[in-house]
Amino acid sequence: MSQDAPRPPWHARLRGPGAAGAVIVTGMVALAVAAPLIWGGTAERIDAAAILQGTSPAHPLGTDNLGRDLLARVLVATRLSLLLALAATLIGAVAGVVLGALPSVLPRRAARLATDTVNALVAFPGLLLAMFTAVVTGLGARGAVLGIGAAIAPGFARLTQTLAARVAGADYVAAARMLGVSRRRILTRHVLPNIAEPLILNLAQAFGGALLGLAGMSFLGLGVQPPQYDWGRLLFDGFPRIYVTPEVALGPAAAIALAGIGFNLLGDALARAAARTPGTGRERAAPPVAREAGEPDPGAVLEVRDLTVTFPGGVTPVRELSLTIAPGEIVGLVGESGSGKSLTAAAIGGLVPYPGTVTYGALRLGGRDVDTLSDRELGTALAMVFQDPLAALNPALKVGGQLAEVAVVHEGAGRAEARRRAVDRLGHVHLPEPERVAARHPHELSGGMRQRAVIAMGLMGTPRLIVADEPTTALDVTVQRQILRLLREVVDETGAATLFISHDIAVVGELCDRVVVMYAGRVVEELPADRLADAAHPYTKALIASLPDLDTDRARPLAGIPGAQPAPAGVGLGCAFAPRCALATDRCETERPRLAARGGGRRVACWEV
Ligand SMILES: Nc1ncnc2c1ncn2[C@@H]1O[C@H](COP(=O)(O)OP(=O)(O)OP(=O)(O)O)[C@@H](O)[C@H]1O
Repeated sequence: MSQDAPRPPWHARLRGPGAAGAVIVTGMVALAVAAPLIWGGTAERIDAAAILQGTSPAHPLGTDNLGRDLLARVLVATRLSLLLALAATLIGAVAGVVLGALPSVLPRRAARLATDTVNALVAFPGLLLAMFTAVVTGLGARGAVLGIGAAIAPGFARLTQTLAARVAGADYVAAARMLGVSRRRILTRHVLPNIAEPLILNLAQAFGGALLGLAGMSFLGLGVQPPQYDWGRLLFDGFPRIYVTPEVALGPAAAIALAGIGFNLLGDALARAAARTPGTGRERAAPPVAREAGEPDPGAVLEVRDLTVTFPGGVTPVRELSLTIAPGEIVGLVGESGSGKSLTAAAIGGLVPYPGTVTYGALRLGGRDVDTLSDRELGTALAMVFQDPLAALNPALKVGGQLAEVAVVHEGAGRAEARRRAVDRLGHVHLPEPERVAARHPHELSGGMRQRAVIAMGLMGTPRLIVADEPTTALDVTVQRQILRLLREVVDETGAATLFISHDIAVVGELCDRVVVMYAGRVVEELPADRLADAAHPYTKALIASLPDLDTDRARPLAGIPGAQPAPAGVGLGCAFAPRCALATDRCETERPRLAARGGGRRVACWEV
């Protein structure tokens, strides 16, 4: 599996303007620390003999109305200017992140209100918002800081919303949702740590903006009041003399401009260097709707009847699908790409992406309608294993911590006990040195080790159903076989019912007890895996025929199935396979065959066989 190359350290990524920004910022910080200690006395010394002077060797930037040296005052003001900007930035960032994160934890209506509020605030001019807040909260440094914080917050809120929405679609967040982890915990443990980097980088840019904003407020007389002084206040005091002794205003103006440029350059460079943040795939899941009651099947762990998944525009990728899985049984769901296998799995786990809708006659786990199961019950009873184990694990957390979370969330286990169990489960899936694996991050493990870790995560609860969606597709052949063996072992041990999704009928035939063949959203054949040679449906036969065997002439192209599967919106009235079927008759074109029992546990939907 390919992995991202390790990133160079920060300092190596800062070149040109970014490096200049870093130098300016470092200088400013050093000045903020040292200047009041070195020039504090000079800045406060009143000299009646040197009132309102211009440039002179003793006072390069002149003096103020009490004869105090303005160069010393500009240098000393660095500390207050930076501290106020820091306070405003932190207030704005914290308020913004909280506001931006709210839609992820609030119920749907309240979340919409929070989003609308952010949208309205972002559209409001920042300086007006700052001045309004400053006037309401009182003139002075405090009011100015709150005002600038208020002006910064909407930008952070919007950034948080955008980043959180992207991470919310990741497989590991879907997996956490499946495990019944609360929305608040998903936010703090899975979403925020993974969006922290761009948020922190944005702080540097926001800081530059806050510095300029505060200087502007002080310059307008809304900010720092005497005897305190920041650069904005010095500019305010020097401005009336700009035509007589311009240096008294230019000194603080230059300091403001230099600091603003420095922080913005640095923030810009850091943000660009970090722009390689990986994206994510899935969208937020919509809750299943329009559910009806049906007859229970007490023996089955999973019972699905007439499951249909629809997207707007008449797109129906899964159509009236029914299947049952008994305890300890592995059922393989097989079909070409786009036949609806993954959406079937997603519908069972309540993970169909918005705006998809799910309807069914029955969807029962352990004899109970999934609708009546709490998130926690569903989380412990159902383990999902995804195709890409790297996407299924939170990159910011250590493997052991992620596994332990399951025990903490579901059983209220203590940290130490949860960790012990996590190490135990990692050993259970034959990971060597499980303690060391537990202490590693997902990117430090190989693809096969990660998939074992994901299976171990499923074993932290007591899974009654395992849904494995192409769990070996991303792995090389040797590792594939190991993972398949492990799955069989886990099923034999736990007695969990397993839905194994694959496009590879050979793998399915080897691992599974029963095979369900899907075509264009429907089941076309179902049969015991050891009777694959007796498959009746022309599509199943074609799938088997397209497999290479020992006698296959490797120099010739594979016996592929001619034609293409119809798109989910383009399935007609008749048999969807008819256009590709050598046996098709007029009846196949106009009338859809229903699944009919053929004895020996076989069901086939075909008029001609
Ligand atoms: N969010 C969506 N909106 C609209 N159509 C979708 C969406 N997700 C999937 N589909 C459609 O549903 C069909 C079935 O998708 P699904 O992912 O279930 O197929 P699959 O059999 O698992 O294929 P693969 O092996 O490639 O994953 C596809 O044709 C796809 O275009």
